[in-house]
Amino acid sequence: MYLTVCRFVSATARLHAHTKHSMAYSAKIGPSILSSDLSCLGSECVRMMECGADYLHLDVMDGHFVPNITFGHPMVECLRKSVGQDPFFDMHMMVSRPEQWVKPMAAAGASQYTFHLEATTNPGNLIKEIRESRMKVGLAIKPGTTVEELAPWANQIDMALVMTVEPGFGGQKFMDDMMPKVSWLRSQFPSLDIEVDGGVGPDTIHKCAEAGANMIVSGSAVISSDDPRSVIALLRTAVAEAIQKRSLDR
Ligand SMILES: O=C(CO)[C@@H](O)[C@H](O)COP(=O)(O)O
Ligand SMILES: [Fe+2]
Repeated sequence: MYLTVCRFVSATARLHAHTKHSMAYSAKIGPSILSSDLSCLGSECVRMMECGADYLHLDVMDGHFVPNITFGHPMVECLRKSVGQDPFFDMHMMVSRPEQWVKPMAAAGASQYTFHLEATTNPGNLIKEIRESRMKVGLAIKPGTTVEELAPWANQIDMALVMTVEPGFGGQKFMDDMMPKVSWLRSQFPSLDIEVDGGVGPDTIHKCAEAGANMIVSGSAVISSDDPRSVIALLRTAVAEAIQKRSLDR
């Protein structure tokens, strides 16, 4: 009997270790505050964290890489002071010279620096600079960029962001045809954090979850809801269920 129990415990431990190793990622929901009342960004960030957000997705636009302007590192510094040290800031850098803002963003309190592959000629060096500044590394691709272009960097980054709209504005229509990129990345890099951004909400989350995305940016669907807590919970449940299903299918 003792031996049987021991065998069961060690088999369970092996299964757990295997699952943990091969599926290291988890479901995380990061509201994009672009669609909120920009005059109250601090309280909007606090509100999102209180509603169960896992992290905050902060959209930086320079009016050059994308046809819109938002804010830069001085605002991030103020937000960090207002929300405290805990919330994870995923900086979505929609800017033309991403190298320029690595150090200022790190000093302002950014947690992850997500730059666009299209915006740099030397991704390897930029990844190194971000790491030296003690931030995590995110690498984003616009709808027109293939995953094959991102793939050579995938083992050096913490997160791949597959844009599901043309970057620049919140409230756009989700592009279903980006899902094969997510599925391919999930099949090639089973433990990579994969984020989707643009038009993601209760109507589109299942496609993202089934394709293999685990970090979900949602702007207007969360911010403009009367019940953001429920929307965040729904998005997380959809992703968690898909992760569990994938682990059982293996
Ligand atoms: O980066 C962007 C847009 O460029 C996004 O982060 C959007 O701000 C997300 O908003 P919704 O599409 O979810 O409304
Ligand atoms: Fe974004």
